[in-house]
Amino acid sequence: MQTITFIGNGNMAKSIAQGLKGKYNIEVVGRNMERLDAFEAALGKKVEKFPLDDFDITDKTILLCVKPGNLESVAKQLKGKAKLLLSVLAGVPVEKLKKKIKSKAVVRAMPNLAASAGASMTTLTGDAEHREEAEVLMRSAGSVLWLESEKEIDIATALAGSGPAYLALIAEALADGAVNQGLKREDAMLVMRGLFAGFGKLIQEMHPALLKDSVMSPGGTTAAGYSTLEKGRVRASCMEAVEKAYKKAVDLSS
Ligand SMILES: NC(=O)C1=CN([C@@H]2O[C@H](COP(=O)(O)OP(=O)(O)OC[C@H]3O[C@@H](n4cnc5c(N)ncnc54)[C@H](OP(=O)(O)O)[C@@H]3O)[C@@H](O)[C@H]2O)C=CC1
Ligand SMILES: O=C(O)[C@@H]1CCC=N1
Repeated sequence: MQTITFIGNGNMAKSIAQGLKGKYNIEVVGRNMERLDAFEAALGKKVEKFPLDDFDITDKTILLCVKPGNLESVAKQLKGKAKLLLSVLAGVPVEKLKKKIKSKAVVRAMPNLAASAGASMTTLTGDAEHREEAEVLMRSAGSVLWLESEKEIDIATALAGSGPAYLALIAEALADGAVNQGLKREDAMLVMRGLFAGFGKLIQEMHPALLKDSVMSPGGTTAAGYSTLEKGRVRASCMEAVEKAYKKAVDLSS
């Protein structure tokens, strides 16, 4: 079994490791032993744990899962030259990663939190010779799409990387709306979760506009709710959210 070395033990490392654990040996590198133990406990599987300081990455396949702002200090603590560096850092370009961490090849990956459920939408770009290897690896955590440029992965970051947080806002707000009208909280949560489960399937097969047309009766309940969302500029806000998130990814590149 191939070994994957996680550097960082936070939310994204844990989520991706959940998907990978049956197919790869996992080792994890971090600055705090208690948090490395918590990573292992969350995974429910024995993993090799190493302190970050002076860690040798020679010939390893690295999955870098720290925050963009930590790249500099983390890189200084590593020695050797990796076989493949896969980075999930939002906005940080291949060129910068190559300058900071020695590796024969670099691929950027942008997963999302659904990796923990094996349902990430992960975009990838970088050294094309490692495309297949990176796709196979990240497919263990969900769907993958190789993109031809770093601009595109920064845009996809704003859509699918950040997307679970946008949808969580909508999910919570809709459930709150139902509670506001008198539905019990636990019932509102169950109904909201059922809604998202069914919608997740439908949207795979239907264009969003046709889906909406199929629900909305003339002068009916959906039309009443939908026009309120339009008045609240939800459509424009979603487009602006993607624009701002993309621009933030570009900011993180320097
Ligand atoms: N969360 C998400 O949904 C997504 C995140 N990403 C990307 O994943 C990366 C990690 O994010 P996420 O997992 O959410 O963040 P977390 O805060 O959960 O984890 C960050 C990790 O970095 C470590 N770390 C922080 N500072 C330092 C430092 N100075 N030196 C060494 N290690 C450090 C932390 O160690 P310790 O535990 O010891 O504090 C922790 O293991 C980011 O680059 C983000 O862009 C990409 C897609 C989605
Ligand atoms: O918010 C962030 O910066 C990261 C990148 C994508 C999702 N979370």
